[in-house]
Amino acid sequence: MRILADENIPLIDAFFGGFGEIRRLPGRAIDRAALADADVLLVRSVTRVDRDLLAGSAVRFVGTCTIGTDHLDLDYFHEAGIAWSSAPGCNARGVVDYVLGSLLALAEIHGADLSRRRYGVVGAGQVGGRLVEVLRGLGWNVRVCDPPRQAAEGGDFVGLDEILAECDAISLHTPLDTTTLHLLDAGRLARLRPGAWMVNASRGAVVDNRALRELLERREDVEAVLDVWEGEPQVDVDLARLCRVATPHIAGYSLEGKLRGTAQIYQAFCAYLGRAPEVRLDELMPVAWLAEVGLDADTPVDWALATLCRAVYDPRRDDADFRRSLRGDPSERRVAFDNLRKHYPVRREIDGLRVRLNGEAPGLAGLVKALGATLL
Ligand SMILES: NC(=O)c1ccc[n+]([C@@H]2O[C@H](COP(=O)([O-])OP(=O)(O)OC[C@H]3O[C@@H](n4cnc5c(N)ncnc54)[C@H](O)[C@@H]3O)[C@@H](O)[C@H]2O)c1
Ligand SMILES: O=C(O)[C@H](O)[C@H](O)COP(=O)(O)O
Repeated sequence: MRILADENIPLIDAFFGGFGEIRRLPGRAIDRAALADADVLLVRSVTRVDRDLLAGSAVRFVGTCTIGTDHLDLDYFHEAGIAWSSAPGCNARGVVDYVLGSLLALAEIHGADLSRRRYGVVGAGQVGGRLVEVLRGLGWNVRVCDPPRQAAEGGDFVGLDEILAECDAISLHTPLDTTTLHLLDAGRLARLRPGAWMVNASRGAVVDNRALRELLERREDVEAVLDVWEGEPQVDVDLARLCRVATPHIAGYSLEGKLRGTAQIYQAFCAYLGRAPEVRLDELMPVAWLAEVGLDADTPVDWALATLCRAVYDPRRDDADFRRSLRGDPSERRVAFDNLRKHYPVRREIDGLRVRLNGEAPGLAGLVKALGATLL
């Protein structure tokens, strides 16, 4: 069996080495010629996989080690009888950690009390659903907009109009499809509340980037956090400079998230072949260097939140690296965008922390639980 894989898929040999020969290429260099003798294609989000790429090839299975599937032409796969799998939820926790870190950064700049803001989560699937759970676990006021879930389940959802009218911090977590393209367009962006914060770590084109730039040029009160961009790896530099946190599509780049992505595709491929999986992720996952933290019982809860989150991950470092990369010419910037992602440092997930409280502190115990960490 011949496997063509994006070179940025970690643990590819451990999981797929037993199936045959693996050839690696940069995701953006995977083309028809490269696929000429491949039976299996394993990609990340930067490879558009459609009829143009696959027609006439021998590829019968496509795996994307990502949550998003907007780079796959699933109608074509169906028509051509090509099996496929994505990795639902693999890096959802990493995105939650990114949103928490960004909120902490904004709170520090504005002297804001995060527990008093009203949050709007748009799209409550793998990522948004986990985010809602964490924010509500912290006791914060959260409204959720998810029309497909609302239609299927009923329940406690609100419309996007209500989110725009009532929330001070809005986080977008929808897939990118024809219904969510420019979900936040100029008209909706103009309805953001005074002093609103908007986070987009879904897909760039869920927000009209040009309209957002124009809004940020007009309204100094609005804060934007962008991890994803229309036209990646080309980024609107002026927009990036107007954002309070700007990063090169790394929100979900926790080590656990990346390795889970590979493992989930391996499991899906085994199922496709009708074989029992033999390689186990838990045997390959490195131990975190920072696994245990102690907190004094009199630590204020907001201080403890920032300490625990930032001990593990702080998006301001990614923001600083990205901002430095914006100084080059357009082609240097495109390369830098991909390089920051390719050489991303090891980052672990906050819920992997084990926290020891030095004394009785029910508020801190609740915080640890809300973060999904383990209380020792
Ligand atoms: N930045 C990153 O590193 C990163 C990492 C992981 C995922 N993502 C992206 O985050 C997004 C969410 O991922 P997910 O795993 O939670 O997806 P998901 O499919 O599990 O959940 C998406 C949710 O959005 C809802 N939805 C669909 N249309 C909507 C609309 N118009 N308004 C409100 N809700 C709507 C769906 O019903 C679903 O519940 C995707 O775009 C994914 O590609 C980005
Ligand atoms: O969809 C996803 O899982 C994320 O956006 C993921 O982080 C994308 O990373 P990439 O595949 O581009 O490396």
